[in-house]
Amino acid sequence: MIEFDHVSKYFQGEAAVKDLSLTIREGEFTVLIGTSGSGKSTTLKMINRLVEHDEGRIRFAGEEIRNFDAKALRRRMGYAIQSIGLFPHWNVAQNIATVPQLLKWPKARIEARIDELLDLLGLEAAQFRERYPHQLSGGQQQRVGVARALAADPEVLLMDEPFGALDPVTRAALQQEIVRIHNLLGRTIVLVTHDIEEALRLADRIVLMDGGQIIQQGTPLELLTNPANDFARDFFGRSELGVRLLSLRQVVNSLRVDEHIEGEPIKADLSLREALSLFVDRQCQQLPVVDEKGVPCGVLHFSDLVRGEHATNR
Ligand SMILES: Nc1ncnc2c1ncn2[C@@H]1O[C@H](COP(=O)(O)OP(=O)(O)OP(=O)(O)O)[C@@H](O)[C@H]1O
Repeated sequence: MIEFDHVSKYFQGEAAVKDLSLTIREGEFTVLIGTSGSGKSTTLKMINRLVEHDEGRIRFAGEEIRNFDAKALRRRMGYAIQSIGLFPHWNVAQNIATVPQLLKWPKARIEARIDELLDLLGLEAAQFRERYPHQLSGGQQQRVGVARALAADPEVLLMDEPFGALDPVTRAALQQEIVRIHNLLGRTIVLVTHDIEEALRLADRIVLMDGGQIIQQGTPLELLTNPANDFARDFFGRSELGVRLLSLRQVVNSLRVDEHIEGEPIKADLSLREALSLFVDRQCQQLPVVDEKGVPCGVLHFSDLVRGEHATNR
């Protein structure tokens, strides 16, 4: 869907991105992560030509992006950034309608789309449509920013630290929301973050960058279990590796299905990391587990969790 072929970008003679080759597949959730100044945002902005590349080729749907009209290209790609960039003198509905209006959608279709998106992002349309950005919390503003990026149903969603500067609870809620949207709409998403947990939670594919280059790319599990070098190993943190791996596995994979115990059950689709917190909270050794319909489906043992962790650390 998007291919970087030996791409470089220079600012005042310094390479911000060096000889970068990367393929982003259709429908994939790709997360760019790395040290500060490693070239993540520059890479993202080259995709919608907010920054023009100096060397190499970038193709979108098989075509070099320079051959597109930059504005037309941007309308095919939603863009959401940390600072939100909502227009302060426009209300929520007007903000969301920006691109559909540029595309000259009929009014009724725009109005319906605004309601649909507010609903998708968990904002009551009647309550929020007419509000101005200063009448919204930071988390609500970020939601409207994401709704605006999705408005014209773009083929690609580009997000630069879209959940930055949010409290952990709102951040987690928005992360869940974007995963839901990704699963629902199957859109290609490229997201830049500093946050390792966020990358592990969201990515189909993680691209680890340093000094304008890709150090390693792969699934979260590949990067955690097979770091390409010391930088990758250090970046994801040796000491917490076991705990991080737990966040990638679900309770359902570690169940003893033939057992049954009484007690307040946990859901089978929780991550093992969330289950670990529950063991600690409840100070217990075993937890009953139910499936998505609430039917008991087995027991999770703390010892299995720890054993699994040791096994993966070897
Ligand atoms: N418009 C610009 N003019 C000059 N230098 C720039 C410009 N944009 C980026 N750079 C430089 O290019 C390098 C890569 O910047 P970029 O913003 O892509 O990094 P990043 O990985 O996104 O960093 P951060 O995580 O801190 O946002 C940095 O050294 C930065 O100072």
